[in-house]
Amino acid sequence: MNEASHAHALTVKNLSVCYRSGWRQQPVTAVDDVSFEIAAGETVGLVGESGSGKSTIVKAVLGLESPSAGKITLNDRDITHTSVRQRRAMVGELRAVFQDPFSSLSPFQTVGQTVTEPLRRQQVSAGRARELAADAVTSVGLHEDALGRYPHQFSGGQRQRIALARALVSDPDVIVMDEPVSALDLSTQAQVLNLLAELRDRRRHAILFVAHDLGVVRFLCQRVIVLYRGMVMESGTAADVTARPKHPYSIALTAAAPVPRPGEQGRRRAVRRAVTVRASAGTVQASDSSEQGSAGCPFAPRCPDASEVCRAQRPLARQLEGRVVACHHAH
Ligand SMILES: Nc1ncnc2c1ncn2[C@@H]1O[C@H](COP(=O)(O)OP(=O)(O)OP(=O)(O)O)[C@@H](O)[C@H]1O
Repeated sequence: MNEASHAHALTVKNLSVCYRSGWRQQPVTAVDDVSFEIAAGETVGLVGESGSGKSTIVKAVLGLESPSAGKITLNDRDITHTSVRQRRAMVGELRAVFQDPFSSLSPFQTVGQTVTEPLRRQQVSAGRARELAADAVTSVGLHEDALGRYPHQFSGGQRQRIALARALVSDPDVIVMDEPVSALDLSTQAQVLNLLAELRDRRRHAILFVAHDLGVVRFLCQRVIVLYRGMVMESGTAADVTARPKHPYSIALTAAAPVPRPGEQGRRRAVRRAVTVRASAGTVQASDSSEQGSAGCPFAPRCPDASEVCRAQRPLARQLEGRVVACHHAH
């Protein structure tokens, strides 16, 4: 980790990313004017349903997609237009863990080779790299013997731990985690989430954590950003946004999370029904360009509270009880 102390390890400012598919003349705005920052030691969740732009933000941070507008800063350094290759070389500053633990590890390399690979780029000596790799695999709950084995000898959960060890070994300032538990079965998810919570408390990484599931975000993240169609609907502390959401979209997302209490479950079911009825009348595909650039709130076609002003004017983000909400009617 860098010696210098930075106010924010990662800053994303007014980021927009457009895709232009071959056959499609109209560009698709996948991310629209998104801003956030993450300080050392902070875990920030990026949540939203499929197509809301989470992966595109991750790709922009990792240099896999070029922003059409905005600025990305890593430890006060502007990396907006730094190439993927250059970003991959920043092993002490920026690392990533992806969803699929099966395709993210080379089947031809031992775990030791995989985990020490970032250190080789830092020209760390072989002896020191072995020590650091042993520390990294034990810190994710694996035995040191794992270093001499191959990925196919491990389960999905163990492979995700190996991927995590590879991200941790160079002690990066920022780790981007794109749905790191989504591909795992429920009990393995719980184990890996507990491990992530332990690492969060023990180390000082700034973590951008992408998830579909608000429950996962509530468990792990200090702050959360709720995205819909590439725009921030609501952001604030994970406790506030998940327990007392203000934006109708966050309310619908929260309503989709299962709860043990039957009364509460009934109330949430009613919220979900209200949103679903409107969804069938409106356009729900984030990629549909017919809605792109429309003046109103992107959630208006599905929103139970939508009125004329919602269809006519895009709501500005405003402060509301300690969080930021982009909704005309939230109170
Ligand atoms: N390569 C691409 N070309 C064109 N459009 C794309 C491309 N990749 C993503 N999109 C569109 O951009 C929007 C955002 O997609 P993105 O994958 O970032 O969402 P997401 O929230 O990560 O979804 P998921 O949870 O399913 O991964 C979607 O409308 C998607 O269809």
